[in-house]
Amino acid sequence: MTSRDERGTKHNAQHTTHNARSIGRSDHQTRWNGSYKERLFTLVVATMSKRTLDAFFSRADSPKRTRTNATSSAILPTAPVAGSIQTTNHSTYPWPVPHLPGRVTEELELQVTAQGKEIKDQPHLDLLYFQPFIPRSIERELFTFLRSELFFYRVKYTIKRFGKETLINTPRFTTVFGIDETSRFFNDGTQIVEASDLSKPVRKDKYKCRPRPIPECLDLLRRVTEANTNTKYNFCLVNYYASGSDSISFHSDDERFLGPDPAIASFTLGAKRDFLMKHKPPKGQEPKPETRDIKIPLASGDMVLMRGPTQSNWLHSIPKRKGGEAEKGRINITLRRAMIPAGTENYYRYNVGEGGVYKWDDSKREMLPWPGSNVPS
Ligand SMILES: O=C(O)CCC(=O)C(=O)O
Ligand SMILES: [Fe+2]
Repeated sequence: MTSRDERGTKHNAQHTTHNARSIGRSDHQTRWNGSYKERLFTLVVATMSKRTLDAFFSRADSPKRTRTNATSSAILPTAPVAGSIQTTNHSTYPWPVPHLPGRVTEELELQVTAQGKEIKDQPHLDLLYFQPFIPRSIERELFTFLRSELFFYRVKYTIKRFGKETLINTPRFTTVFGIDETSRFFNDGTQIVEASDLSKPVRKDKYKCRPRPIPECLDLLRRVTEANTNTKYNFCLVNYYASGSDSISFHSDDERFLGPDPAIASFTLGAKRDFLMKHKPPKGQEPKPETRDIKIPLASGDMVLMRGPTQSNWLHSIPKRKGGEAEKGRINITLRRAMIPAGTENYYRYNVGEGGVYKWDDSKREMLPWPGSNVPS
């Protein structure tokens, strides 16, 4: 499917292989040998950037820093400037995005041996549920940080439904970072080059959209998740459900540009919301397998890894809810791996779009249009 907010979802997508390597399946319970300390050390090293590695081994209480407009590399964070907070910046960003607070970074970097619970008790279902993945000691701070520091969009687009142009108002805030497997950000993110030849900048017309590098604060989560799930991710999509009226309708992330049997890691921060799953209706003459609908009340810090045949056979949604906890706002982060440029175009079209930017206003406690950006009234 192309969008996750059209009422009718497409259930019969045929998968093809785009000369892609198949997405690695995690064998979570069995892949570690050696002592706990050894594997922790190996994982910590595998997960950390050089800067954080240096910081890890020479950690000292640093003086409280004040925000500056320091611009650091979009790809390789530079050494901290005394008295400043490091940020990731890029020409596509409305403002620089700070790196995570030290305490949050430290806790996340240690979160490399999280154990998930397998849920495979129904046909075509393969979930790994981490309850939580993001430690309880930092989930609140991470939620508050991301809500305050990221830029969000409220995307509108039209689709043809029953031959008629219909306007879709995405019922949540969204933002996205990343680029598909055929390209890489290079030179502090200032250039996009061919993955097959890093000395070759991509043709000007390779992308209609303007891909954005993943800011360091989300890239750390990506690296830690890669180490835990034995899977590569190149995209980070973020949803913000401001209240119980925000939602995502039943869909599956089964687009061809993700390749067959994609693994998608999906994080919850903030308000608890129900995550619903149901088996897709059978195609043609196929018998409907006996399945039960699923309801998982996802709490702050939880992560669900959906993998294997799950996307081609099951739909998932976050339904609207009246009042209660949902009013506190929920962030969802999904990590995925797009194989071809069509994935990049799709993700920017439906998660950034053409409209204006929104930023969290801490005194008004809501997302407000960012002055100067063209948010339609
Ligand atoms: O918010 C969630 O938990 C689900 C989000 C989702 O399914 C998506 O972005 O594709
Ligand atoms: Fe989804």
